[in-house]
Amino acid sequence: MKGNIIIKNANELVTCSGFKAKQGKEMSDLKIINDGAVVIENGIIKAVGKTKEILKQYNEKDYKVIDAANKAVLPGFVDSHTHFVFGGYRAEEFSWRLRGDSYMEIMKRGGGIVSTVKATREASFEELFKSGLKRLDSMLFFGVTTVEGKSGYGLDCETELKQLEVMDKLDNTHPIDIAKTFLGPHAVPKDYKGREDEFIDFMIDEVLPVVAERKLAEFCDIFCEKNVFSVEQSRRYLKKAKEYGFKLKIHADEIVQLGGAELSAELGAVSADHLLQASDEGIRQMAEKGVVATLLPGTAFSLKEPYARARYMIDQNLAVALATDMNPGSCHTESIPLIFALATLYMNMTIEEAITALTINGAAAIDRADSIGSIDVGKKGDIIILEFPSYKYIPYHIGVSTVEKVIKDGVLVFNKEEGAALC
Ligand SMILES: O=C(O)CC1=NCN=C1
Ligand SMILES: [Zn+2]
Repeated sequence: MKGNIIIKNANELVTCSGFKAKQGKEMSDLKIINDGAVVIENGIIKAVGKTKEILKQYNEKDYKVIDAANKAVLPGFVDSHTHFVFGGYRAEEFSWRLRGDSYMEIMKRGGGIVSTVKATREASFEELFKSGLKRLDSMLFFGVTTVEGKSGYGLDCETELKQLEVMDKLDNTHPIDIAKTFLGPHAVPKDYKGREDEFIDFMIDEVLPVVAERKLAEFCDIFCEKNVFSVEQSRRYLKKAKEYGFKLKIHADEIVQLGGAELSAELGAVSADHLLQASDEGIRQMAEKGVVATLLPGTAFSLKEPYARARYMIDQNLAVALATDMNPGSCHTESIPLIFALATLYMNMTIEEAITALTINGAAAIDRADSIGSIDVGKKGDIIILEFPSYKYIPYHIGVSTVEKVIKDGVLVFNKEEGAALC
């Protein structure tokens, strides 16, 4: 559904104006219009400017009008890295980690991703769809209007396709738009232990062609990590994915500095993600090639690992995005406020940089900076209105959502004042 809306009298209209990733210093410029107004027609932004000017050209009678006096208005948030479609949970594992077991130790003894694989293979399409809907509603509450979702809990053909098909149906059902990523090589299944190269062969020969032919994903991704997939295996897989026309992402240098960041630059990936251990050289090469660094502080927080060097990356002129990494194991949260709090308090990002990282740079991390991630004429009417007069309240009101209203494609789809999602 596409709507016609005028949002007027915004105390701060935080446009984040731009049509590509913002690197380095550019990340601080939010291009704010005080007493701003936006006109959305048929779901697309038609005009942006001072309320007085806008209302001279557009007649309020022709639109639904939202008065944003004393409120901040921003682009909808883009959560560009999640694994939100999955069966089962790993709460038990979380308690093991609290007593000192590491994420990798648990993975080695058959827990971790592989335990979610079992539950996801057993889950029906309907079960995955229903739990996915609920998680999307929760994301909407936090002001997310576009989310990236990955497969990766099948490690076979049937279940990987099932996850992608569930996301396809969710994309056509829920207001939130979904960018789909095929993450077949997310872990090594038990029956391929010690035969990782053959598993990569299986993914390349048996699964990739089907995902490509059915157009079930825009991106391909791989968990390039010690005891998972090496840089060489990742290179072989991602090169083949590129030949099939997929855009590339890579889980890189999360636990160990393997060189995933360098590989992302070598292959021209859209984004490299995690990067807790990324090398200076890898960061330099990413900045040179314009690869977006998608940082996931919720995962570092949940695993009690050191945070990625966001401050250094931005000072090295990298484009940084932030995302939740919502998944059942290493980071079971869709909380955008938590990500803001961690990014500003523990990663030395400014509030302005964090806003950019969850709007236009999040959009760039899924190659959609031309259509979402900022309040610019011609972009989708995906807008959030805060309960407070300034964007500065987002990290300040720690861990609590400050989002009052969400407009998706020009339609009011969530209104905290009315207590429930309207979708
Ligand atoms: O643990 C999980 O389910 C998700 C994950 N993939 C790579 N790191 C974490
Ligand atoms: Zn991930």
